[in-house]
Amino acid sequence: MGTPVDQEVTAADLLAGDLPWLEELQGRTVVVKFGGNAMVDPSLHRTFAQDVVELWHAGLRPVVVHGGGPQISAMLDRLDLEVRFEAGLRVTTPETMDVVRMVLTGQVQRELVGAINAHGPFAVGLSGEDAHTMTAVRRPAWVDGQPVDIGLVGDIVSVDAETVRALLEQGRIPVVSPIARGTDGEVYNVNADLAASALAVALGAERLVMLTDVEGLYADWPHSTEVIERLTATELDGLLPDLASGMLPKMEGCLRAVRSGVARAHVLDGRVPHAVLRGVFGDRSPGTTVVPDTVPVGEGAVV
Ligand SMILES: Nc1ncnc2c1ncn2[C@@H]1O[C@H](COP(=O)(O)OP(=O)(O)O)[C@@H](O)[C@H]1O
Ligand SMILES: CC(=O)N[C@@H](CCC(=O)OP(=O)(O)O)C(=O)O
Repeated sequence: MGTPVDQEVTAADLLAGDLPWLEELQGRTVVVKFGGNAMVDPSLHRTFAQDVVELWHAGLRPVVVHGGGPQISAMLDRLDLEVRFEAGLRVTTPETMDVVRMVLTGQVQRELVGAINAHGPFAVGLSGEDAHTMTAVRRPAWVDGQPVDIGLVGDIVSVDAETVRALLEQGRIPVVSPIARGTDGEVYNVNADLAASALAVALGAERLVMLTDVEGLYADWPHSTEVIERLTATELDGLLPDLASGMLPKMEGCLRAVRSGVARAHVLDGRVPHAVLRGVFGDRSPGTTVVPDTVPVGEGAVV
């Protein structure tokens, strides 16, 4: 599917007749993960940035965690370095790590900060390494039941959200790169979906929004593109073992988030202009919504 025709949508349009939502979300934190495959089109950068600023103007506290997998791979290709993934994670040698750091914090993060700041002095970029925001340990990986060495890939073990909170208190929009300091002092490459989920939990966020390059979680991918609209944590847990690489960390991140206090996690098609506003406002988000097993009364509770 190509990128649909751009349509100007504002929070006000999406809020028409929907004011209880706005009240409920006032002052609440929303973590938005902008993924590499959904961010290759520059016009989507612009509408993404507009949406994030609209959320801010509507009284929410948006935090962006960005990916950049395709951009890292393109740079590795240019440098004649190997691009290899195992179990959905990039095999990260020390040389690869230099490129990951350079592309994520030096290029992708800067572009997003610039796009948001076209609207005012909102965005401040930081890396998960900064002020011990994200701490990781080396992540083990298995392929066909055998352990494989994927190098400097981290699993986040703790998040110190104080710096991000301080920025939010100052009225800024933090833009965070998924890189962590290791407990062993190394620097680790972290999957951006899992980084967004860990930060959403640490911030006590109301929502986690994952933008990707498909309409949501397909029930029987690659055979069908029927989107699963809503899942409870337990239902998702049951599906995880059958998910293929790209969706696995995303859905694992959604599961961890809703099991640790985030009220809803959404997986949305980031190729649709203004996907963020469409996902956050209104009573029915497009894409896939994951909810905790017990949902507060009045939210169409399941289980
Ligand atoms: N069940 C599924 N439903 C939808 N997409 C799936 C599924 N399983 C695997 N995928 C793949 O996952 C991809 C999204 O993951 P990924 O490429 O890592 O996205 P991003 O760059 O947005 O993080 C889709 O483009 C699709 O190819
Ligand atoms: C360990 C690992 O795989 N890290 C990812 C980090 C970027 C990322 O997750 O970007 P997307 O969201 O665009 O895929 C990588 O090196 O590609």
